[in-house]
Amino acid sequence: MSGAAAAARALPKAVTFVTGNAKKLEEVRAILGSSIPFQSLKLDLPELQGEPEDISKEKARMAASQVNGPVLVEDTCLCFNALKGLPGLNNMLVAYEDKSAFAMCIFSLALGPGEEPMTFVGKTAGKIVPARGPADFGWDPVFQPDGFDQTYAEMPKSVKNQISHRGKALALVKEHFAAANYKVQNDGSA
Ligand SMILES: O=P(O)(O)OP(=O)(O)OP(=O)(O)OC[C@H]1O[C@@H](n2cnc3c(O)ncnc32)[C@H](O)[C@@H]1O
Ligand SMILES: [Mg+2]
Repeated sequence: MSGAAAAARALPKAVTFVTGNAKKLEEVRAILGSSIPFQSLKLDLPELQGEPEDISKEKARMAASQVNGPVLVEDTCLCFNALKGLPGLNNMLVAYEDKSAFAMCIFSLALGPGEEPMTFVGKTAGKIVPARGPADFGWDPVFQPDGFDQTYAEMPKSVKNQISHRGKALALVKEHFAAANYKVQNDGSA
């Protein structure tokens, strides 16, 4: 850590978190609390192909020009080690002895149109198990993080958020915001 405080960078408005997934939004709200003021918006962005970080950055670029302001976008995948980290369908794994997997979350932050996005990655290792727990969020019932007896779906939300791919990625986002010292200039919309 350097001793010099970063000069405050002015943001024209509060960050827009772009998602159409209500469960994601719920977790992001719980994890960020009041640390980063944001609003959420669902945008129809094209499905992109390529490396996860490139996809995420491109999504942030497109969102920043549509919103005309700072945006945060997120992509999540459940990646199977038996398939060399590729995201895939759970039942494909039946054929493999190696049920290990990792949950990965990539956030990209673009401060505005034409700005190079920054990415923040969080990963949590675990394994794929027969479904246990409430089935209200994606693959939570079939993912059991290493070091826990419960699946994501079975554990209290507060525990999931503390150890999850999303929690880890957002910890980095928070660190960045604290270090960058952004100042929202005209926060009329949030
Ligand atoms: O609008 P966006 O943010 O893109 O939302 P999405 O629902 O398309 O989300 P993703 O493409 O990032 O996620 C792919 C799938 O993974 C699921 N998913 C994402 N995060 C999850 C988590 O923490 N636990 C379980 N399932 C999750 C989600 O429900 C999707 O079906
Ligand atoms: Mg998506």
